[in-house]
Amino acid sequence: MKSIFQINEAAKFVSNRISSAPRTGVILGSGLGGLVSALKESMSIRYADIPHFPVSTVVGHRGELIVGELNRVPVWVLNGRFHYYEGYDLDDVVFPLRVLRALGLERIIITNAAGGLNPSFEAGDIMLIEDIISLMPANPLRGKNLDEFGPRFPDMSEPFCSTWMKQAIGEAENQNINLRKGTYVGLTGPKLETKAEINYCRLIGGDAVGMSTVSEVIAANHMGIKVLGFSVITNESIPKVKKEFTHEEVVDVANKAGATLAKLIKRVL
Ligand SMILES: O=P(O)(O)O[C@@H]1C[C@H](O)[C@@H](CO)O1
Ligand SMILES: Nc1nc2[nH]cnc2c(=O)[nH]1
Repeated sequence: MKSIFQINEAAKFVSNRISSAPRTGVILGSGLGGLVSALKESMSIRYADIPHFPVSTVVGHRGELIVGELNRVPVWVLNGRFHYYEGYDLDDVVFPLRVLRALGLERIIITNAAGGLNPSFEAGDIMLIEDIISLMPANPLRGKNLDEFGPRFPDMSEPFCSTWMKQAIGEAENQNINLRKGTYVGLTGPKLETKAEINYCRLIGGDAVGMSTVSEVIAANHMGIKVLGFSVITNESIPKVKKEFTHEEVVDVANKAGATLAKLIKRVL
């Protein structure tokens, strides 16, 4: 379990290298690193150099913290995230977010690549995440509560900021983006879902399914950080034409759709 001491040590290392303290953050999902090219005046620190930071092991996750400006708004970008299936504990998964909070983070945009459960979704669609269902075996708040960050029993009745969501919907309309909306189901991975599991996820109210995000949303809510979330639908969970899932395709589709998502993110900032 990561301690408050380790969080503060990592935060101190970062603040010694980066003078500004942006209020806004973005977590980039698989293949969504394209947003980085839109950043101005950026500087980066490799995760591997930050004390106690985990290391990204997944293709499409670079493993660097970038500070720059998007649309003249200073932002922290976590270019690469950690997943439970990589072998990390859930408090490792949310460690970067806690470090950013210790540095003053107030709001976060969380993105991911996900499979579409909703039959009306197509590969390349972008979904505004309205709610989550965590099917992870635990959650990042398990263990001694970090009282410095938030309460023992955080409210999760509105995990995403309704004002920010309305703004995203309006911006998508202005940009003629067919923004889908729905619930993201988070599973451990790394295996993909069986047909029965897909039917189950749909039955319990899921529109998209993936292997990340839910623990970050929980930790952000615990810390009182405002959250906005987007999934890039990289594949249909039950493809209309039979084909095998590949992570390369996920990264490829996310890269392409990521350009549209980057435009939307720039506007909602
Ligand atoms: O980090 P995200 O949720 O975008 O990554 C998704 C889920 C798996 O890590 C991977 C499967 O291709 O992409
Ligand atoms: N669990 C899961 N994760 C994904 N990430 C991208 N596509 C998928 C999917 O179909 N299922």
